[in-house]
Amino acid sequence: MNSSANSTPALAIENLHKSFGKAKIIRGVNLKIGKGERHAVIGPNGAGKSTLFNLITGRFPPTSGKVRLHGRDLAGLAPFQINRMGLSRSFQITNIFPKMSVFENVRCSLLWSKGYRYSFWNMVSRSQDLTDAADSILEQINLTARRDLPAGVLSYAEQRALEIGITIAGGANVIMLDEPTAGMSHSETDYIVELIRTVTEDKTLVMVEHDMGVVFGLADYISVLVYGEIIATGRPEEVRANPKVQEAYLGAALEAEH
Ligand SMILES: Nc1ncnc2c1ncn2[C@@H]1O[C@H](COP(=O)(O)OP(=O)(O)OP(=O)(O)O)[C@@H](O)[C@H]1O
Repeated sequence: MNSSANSTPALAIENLHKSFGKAKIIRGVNLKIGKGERHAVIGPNGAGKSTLFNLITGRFPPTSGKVRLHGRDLAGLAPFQINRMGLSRSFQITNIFPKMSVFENVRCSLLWSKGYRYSFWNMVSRSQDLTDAADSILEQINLTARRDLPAGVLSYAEQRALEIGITIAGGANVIMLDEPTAGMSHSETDYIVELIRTVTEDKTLVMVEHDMGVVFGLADYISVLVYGEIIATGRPEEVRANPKVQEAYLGAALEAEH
């Protein structure tokens, strides 16, 4: 889906800057991501990809510039408020509760996304709706057979799948995944890519990813971030053919794949 086809993009980033002390890390990023689009942000190590994620999700305030979610300015909102507006993210590091069961991990994130407090836990633990919703997520991420195991005993790929389940559990329509296939074998990567494709159907996906096979297989659009600036945005084939991108990043990144 072309972002320009939508009047209000899912995400709009306007002249965004972020400095840490004197270091200018994000240097004037402009980006529109249309509803239903799968958009990958690629670029060399240290380019500012995670920082950009942290600015979008409200973890860091920008030095200047704006982020809009479905047209609404996110300035001053806390990450949990942005989350409740329909934006959910995963982290580079697996972010699950290893001693809780797989099912409870998902149910807990459902509770959180609905704004219940932990003191409500016992009261709502019997809620059939919540149980059904958690079971439906487990089905989507193929972990029904692992439902009652402690999450810590799952394989690495299963833990990343669970984390994706936790990310989508609240029903967010903008999903942000930070390196979802990092550290995976080829077959685990294929498995997670298919899972991401399924669970983000009809949602907007923004992902940071180093594996070019994943990026070119999954993304409708790609933006290349180099030294805090987006040097190209476009369809995968346009980005691949762009000489500036080849020079700055992609030539080396594609070579590294072989
Ligand atoms: N909280 C912070 N304080 C100071 N500097 C930071 C902070 N967060 C990130 N940086 C710096 O910003 C630069 C960009 O880091 P960032 O993690 O955003 O890059 P990246 O593109 O995600 O890299 P990678 O692909 O290796 O994950 C780095 O030089 C990093 O040291």
